[in-house]
Amino acid sequence: MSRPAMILIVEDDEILGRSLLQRLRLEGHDARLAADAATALGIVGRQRPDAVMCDIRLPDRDGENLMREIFARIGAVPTLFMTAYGDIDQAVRLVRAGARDYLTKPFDLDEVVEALRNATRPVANIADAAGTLEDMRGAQDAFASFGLSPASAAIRRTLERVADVDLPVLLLGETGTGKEIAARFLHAQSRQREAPFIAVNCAALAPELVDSAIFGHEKGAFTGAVERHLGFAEKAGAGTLFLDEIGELDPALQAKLLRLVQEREFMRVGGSRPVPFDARLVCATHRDLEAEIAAGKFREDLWYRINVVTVRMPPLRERPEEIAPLIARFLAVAGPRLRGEAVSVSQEALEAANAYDWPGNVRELENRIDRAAALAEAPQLGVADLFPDHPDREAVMRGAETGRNREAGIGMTLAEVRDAAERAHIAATLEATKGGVQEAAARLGISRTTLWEKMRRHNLSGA
Ligand SMILES: Nc1ncnc2c1ncn2[C@@H]1O[C@H](COP(=O)(O)OP(=O)(O)OP(=O)(O)O)[C@@H](O)[C@H]1O
Repeated sequence: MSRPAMILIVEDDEILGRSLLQRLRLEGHDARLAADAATALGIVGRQRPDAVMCDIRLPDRDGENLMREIFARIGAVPTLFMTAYGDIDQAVRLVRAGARDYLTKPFDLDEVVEALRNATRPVANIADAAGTLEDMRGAQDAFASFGLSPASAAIRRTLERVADVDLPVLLLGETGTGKEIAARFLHAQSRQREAPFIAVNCAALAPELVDSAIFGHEKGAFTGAVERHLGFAEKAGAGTLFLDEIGELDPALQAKLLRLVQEREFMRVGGSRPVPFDARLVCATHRDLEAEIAAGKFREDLWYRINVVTVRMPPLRERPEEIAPLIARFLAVAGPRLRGEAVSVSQEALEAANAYDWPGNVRELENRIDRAAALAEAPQLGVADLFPDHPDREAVMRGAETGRNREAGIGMTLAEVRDAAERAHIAATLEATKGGVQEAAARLGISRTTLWEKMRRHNLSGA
């Protein structure tokens, strides 16, 4: 089982020490504070820290001296210095002596968290620290490829920051972009990681069963309810309840969910007493909920309640840097599992994959790799193995381009192509509705506010 990283803070400034302690604990670390070198050495004698954050000037000795003493006792530990003086010579000497990095006071706590993350990243010459940190990362493994592009690195940081904040999280994004992976990551980062993670796909449940599945029922609540049944909301305990495809819930269930979020309690079907809800709620949808609200299909008050921390998972085509590492990751599993040997992709297949549109996102990529690994004649996958539905690389490229915009001029950036297509489509719709914004918004499947914004941006006018 993974354990939180133990971070030893050695700082004699009480206010700074306490705020660091609080922040690092919020980040899920097991942080300890020592106000002087003697206390720090006492702590190190009882438990090996995974990283040390140390002030340079301490009441009983200097930080460099303390670091050497710690290294002599327990071996090298990633160490970050905090210096009030910004003395670059001293900092360089510390780094030469084995410190991982230094921060100049005053610093932002976000900067500390980031520096600590870098400092604790395993490197070859500190195998011990790497070992314990690898344990810590075990839970994040499924998410390992998240963070390879700037877009998903930013998402990862947001999820890490809000992991222990007691607010609902809403994950938006096309199908297969990794919303469930993100929800699991959030759970694995939180202090409740040992509590259950319960994922419910609202679209996959028969409508008449959703209520009882999520909220449970009492014995005799309906024909066939022979005993009390606990729903997912109760099974989640103090962990995470992940409701996928939230846009599919009918109005009565939306009302029940509103109560769950607002009052932190709910009723079992046929129950007369409210049951407390202790879990963290994470919702996901591929729908444009604002358009659903405009169309009267989704409650606006529920939207405000769940739309507190909102994370949009970008489609795979917006983070092409991740395609090659994801392929490598899926191949490493699929090769041995599906054909008992290592499998690779040809350069041409990789280029085709990079050019392709991936409408089904990461799930489609994973499926294509699995199918190709299982069926290909040779262990090196070619374009035809990955894209049997597209006879050659040019066809994949053409397919990708058609999917984006047939009219697109070569040489335009993707953003320009999308923008031009969006403008043309909105203009055509407005023409069809004779400038009627409300009707155009309904036809376009977006809210009126969103349409107004887009019209302003594209310099279009309504009736
Ligand atoms: N960054 C990633 N690294 C590895 N695998 C990923 C990543 N993102 C997604 N996947 C894989 O892609 C598939 C789809 O991911 P996931 O179920 O999280 O997407 P989703 O957005 O919740 O999809 P849906 O909206 O259809 O429920 C899963 O098999 C998941 O393991």
